[in-house]
Order: sequence, then C-alpha cells, then structure tokens
Amino acid sequence: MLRSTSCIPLCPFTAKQPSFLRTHQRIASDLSSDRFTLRGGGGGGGASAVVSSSGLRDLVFVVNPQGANGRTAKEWKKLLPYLRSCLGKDCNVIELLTLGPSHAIDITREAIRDGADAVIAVGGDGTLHEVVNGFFWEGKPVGNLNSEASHSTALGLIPLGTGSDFARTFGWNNDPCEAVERIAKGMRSRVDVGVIDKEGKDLHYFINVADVHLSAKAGFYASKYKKFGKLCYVIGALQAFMGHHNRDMRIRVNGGEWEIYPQVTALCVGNAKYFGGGMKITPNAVPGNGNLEVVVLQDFKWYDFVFKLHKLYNGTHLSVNNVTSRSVQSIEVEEISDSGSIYVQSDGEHLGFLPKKFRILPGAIDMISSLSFHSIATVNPIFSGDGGRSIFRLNRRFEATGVSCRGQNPTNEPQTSKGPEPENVLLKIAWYGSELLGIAASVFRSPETSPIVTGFEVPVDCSGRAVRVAVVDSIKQDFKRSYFVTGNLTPEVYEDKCEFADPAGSFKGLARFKRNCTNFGSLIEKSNMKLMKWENFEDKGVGHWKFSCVMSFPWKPILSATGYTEYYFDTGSGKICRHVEHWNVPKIALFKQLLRPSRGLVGGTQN
Ligand SMILES: Nc1ncnc2c1ncn2[C@@H]1O[C@H](COP(=O)(O)OP(=O)(O)OP(=O)(O)O)[C@@H](O)[C@H]1O
Repeated sequence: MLRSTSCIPLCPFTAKQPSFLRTHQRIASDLSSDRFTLRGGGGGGGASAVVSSSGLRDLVFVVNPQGANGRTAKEWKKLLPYLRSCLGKDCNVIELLTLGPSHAIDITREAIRDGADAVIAVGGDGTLHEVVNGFFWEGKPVGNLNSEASHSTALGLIPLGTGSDFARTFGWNNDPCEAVERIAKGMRSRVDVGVIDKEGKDLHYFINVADVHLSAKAGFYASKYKKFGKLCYVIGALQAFMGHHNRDMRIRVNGGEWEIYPQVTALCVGNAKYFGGGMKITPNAVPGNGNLEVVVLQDFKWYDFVFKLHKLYNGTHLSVNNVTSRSVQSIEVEEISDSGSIYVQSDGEHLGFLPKKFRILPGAIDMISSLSFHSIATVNPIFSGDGGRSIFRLNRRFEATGVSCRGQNPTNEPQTSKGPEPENVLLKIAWYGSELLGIAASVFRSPETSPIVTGFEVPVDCSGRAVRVAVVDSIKQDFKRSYFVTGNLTPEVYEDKCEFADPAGSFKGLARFKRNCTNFGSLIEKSNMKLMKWENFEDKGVGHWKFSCVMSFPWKPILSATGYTEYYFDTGSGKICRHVEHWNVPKIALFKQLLRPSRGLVGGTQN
C-alpha cells in the first residue's frame, strides 16, 4: 500500500529500454518499506512498483524539479501542503521526483503497471511529453499487471513549465491550485495522442504539437536558454534564423499520393493548438476529434515573421498567403534533397531529423480534465460535466469549504483575470526593449531633478521590525507623488533586493525599479495616479489604483488603466520584499493604446 506523501528515493534502471529512451535512466522506487507492494515488471520494464493495495486511489505525481529553470520544484514545495489537504483523505499522494531526462517515462510505466489511478505530470510540456510516452511500450498501451483491475490509469497535469503550451488549449493557466482542484474533481475525457515513426520504427508519442524545420530548430536552441524564462523562445528563434533556408519537401496525407511542397519554412502537426510559448500555430486542432491539424508555412522570409508574428500568436495566420492548413489522420514528410538535416521536434523536445511519419491514435489516453475535449473548438473551454466520470469524491467538499490556496482569502483577495491570456513574446520584447531604450535615453537627459525621498526613519517595534502602519503610510504618500512614473518613493521602507513584478516580467533591486520608473516618466507628458482603495492582509497590503497618462510621442497616445499592487512584507525586517503589479487591462490592449494617436489631455500631475 502506498501511503507515501514524501519523495521516494530512486534506484538505477537496468532493464530493456525502448529506442527513444536516452541515457541517465532511472526507475522509480527503492520501495524498501513494507507499506509498498513490490512487483516484478513485465514487458521489459522490470522493477519495483508504486502501487497501493487499499481502497484509496493512488495518484502518482511525477515532478520535474528542473522544470522552468527550477521554478517547478519551488512551486511544487509550496503546493504540497495544499495538495495533501485536498486529496490526502481520499487518495494516496505519491510524489516522485525525476532524476534526469526520460526518467518520467519509466516512472509512468511502472505506475501504470502497478495500477495507479492516475499519473500526473508536474512541470512543463517536456515532462508531460515524457509521461505520455510512459503510457506506451513497444507500440502498445502499457496495461495494469493485475488483469482483473477494472480501471485504467488516467493522465493528469499540473502545468508548471516555461511554456506549458498544452494547457493553453484548455484555458488552464499555470495556477497549480486550479490544477489540484481539477484533479480533485477527477473528470476524465478521452484524448487523442499523436505518434511519430520512421519507416514503422522508433515509435514516439506526442500530445501537443510536433513540428518540422525552422520552428523545430528554434525549439532546439530555445531549450538551451530556458534560464531566461519565456525569452528563450525569442533567443532560440533568432539563432535558428541564422543560416536558415526554406526547403522543398514532399508530403503524403492519409496514405494518398505524394505532393510536392516547395520552399517549406515550417510544417506543424497539431493535436492541440499552441507551441513556442503561446503561439496558436494550429488553431483548429482539438485533442479529442480524431484528427491532427497540419499547418504549413512556405517561403517565409525573416520580415514575414516580423509583420505576421502577431497573427501566429493569435491564430489568424491561416488567412495569410503561403500558409495552408488541413486536417489529417496521417502525414508522411520527407525532404526532397534528403540532406538529413531538417529538424523535427515533438511537444518542444528535439526528435532528430526528417523523414518522419505522423499519425493520430484517437482517444488513446484517459485524461483528467474538467471539460469535454470535444467541446474545445475555440480558445475558451466550455465546461461540461458529462464528458467523463468522476474518479474522486472531493468535489462537494471543495465547494462547501471554499478551500483557499496559499493562504489567500478567496473572498477578499483581488482577483486576477482567469482563463487564457496567451503570453505575447512581442510584448516581452517591447518590455525589455523599452527598458533598454529608457536607459539609452537617460544618457542624454539632464541629471535627476525630481526630489528623492531620503532620510526617512522607519519606526521599528521591539523586535526591530518596521512598524506596518508606518510602512503602509509611506506607500500612500508615495502614491501622491505618482511614484510609478517619477520613481519618487520612500526607499527606506523597501528591501534593497525587493522583487518587482508586473505582467511582463520581474526583476530584483530597488535601484533598477527607480531607474525604470524615472525613465518611463521621462516619456510622459502628463499623468494622473490615484490610490482608490487599500486592503490589509496578514502578509501583504494591496493598493488598488487608477492610472492615466499622455505619452510624449508625436501621436500623443493616452494610456489609461486600473489595477492593483500587492506589497508583500518581509517577515524579518517588516519592509516590502515583493512589489507585484496587476493591470486590469489586458497587455495587448495596453499595447494598442500605445499605438493609438490622440489629441486628448489628461488632467493631473505634470511631470
Ligand atoms: N531531474 C531532471 N534534471 C534535468 N532535466 C530533467 C529532469 N527531469 C526532467 N528533465 C528534462 O527537463 C526538460 C524540460 O522540462 P519541462 O518541460 O518540465 O520544463 P520546461 O522546459 O521549463 O517547460 P516547457 O516545456 O513547458 O517550456 C525535459 O526535456 C526533461 O527531459
């Protein structure tokens, strides 16, 4: 019986492996405790098991601690107490950390053989991809070794990766608490899986998007820059462009006639819609309709990407010249010159080079979802209770108790917008670009003229902590000085290494924040900032604000938004250690405001 809620140690894997497994493979569980049922592995997997013998459900969480450059491990650690409190009574929560690439495949196989009720990938698309591959062995689905077992193992996902593109198709964001709620509800739906092979050999499965040539090369390079977060996709794309040539290819759809596709830039085979950190590349793909959507970009030049990138992100590129889309059950792709150098990737993981055949396995896996996959025709998921069966009995308890996540008060907490807001790499570039521009512009500006608040003595309590009410009062004063645009804040109430985050990015350091504010302010003619409401919570204060300004560009655009800022207090010093801005206006709308000319004037502070 597995009743483990702690990480299980792992021992080396030595058994026969399928060809796509890479080195460093390990298999789950030194299950020395008699709480665990040990079983010999069949089908060449051989090894110990991760299974219970009680009536409780066994949920195996396969965690990639290296996902999102280590953020997955941190988020997972924070999530565990909540997860246990939600699921612990009805389920065995079995946590298995991967030790390296491909390990998740082995863990998954063993878990399925031992009858786990669900294997849940915790990490990004790469981890999900490996878990999906663990559902198969030598071209067949892995089965429960107990032939009398009545249930099949479901696939689950807690999306905590860099891109987490698969989750976007269903409107799941990277909020792990929502994912836990989904798992607790336990609705299942059949989901299609794509399979890739080369002349019937080297079978490899994908659940999101497989792609060929430029995008695959970009993904290959992007994987080397994950430490830069979502910027890795931009860097990867730039590197892939260097020396890139479009290539003539031949394709065969559903076993029909071979067709020539000249000058292919990229060919994408979608079981779901998004790849590359939010690009809606196969907008008509539905991971439960028994088809794959193939989108081919031909004869694209670098400037086509500059002018059409936004269309690729919002999924409107199918109307662009040289873009074709078709729904297929299988597609074979070969390069005409047969150079052997055309990259292929599946679910963002490098998978060698052409030629390859891609085909669909309809309804191959039972997936834990909160919706019917057949209903995902548009970006917004339609929640449906009839698409699956409930495997857990926690739903009512959730709703009745209103379990809060991370200590947040579900009624008082300002709500960030839910649902999908595709990350826009363009906006990221704009964000970093504007910061660089600001720095460059500041070189030509006269020295700082706005007064800097200094010498404020923060009152402290008997344990040396800054008095909360004084810190809050300083923030309110800073609002009166429009500190967002003047940089004129009370530095004494902030930690020097305070983290500043907004919808586009985050960084640490008060000095950098002040500099960015000042640089931003220098681009503004008039501004008006008002603190509308203040809320106090145990670990933070929340200021709700209204902001408008006229930018000093020749077309005088007006930016206008409401939002709120969370000010987290350091438990030791009592000072602000995190400053998190939330804009109620979607990023893309702000961007549009910036481009819109106006003659308008905004009453308020003259900067
Ligand atoms: N313990 C580990 N150490 C190093 N690499 C690992 C480990 N476990 C898994 N991996 C590899 O990490 C890679 C990336 O993982 P994952 O997809 O979870 O995160 P990500 O790349 O940040 O997210 P996304 O794919 O959504 O952009 C996978 O290719 C996987 O093989």
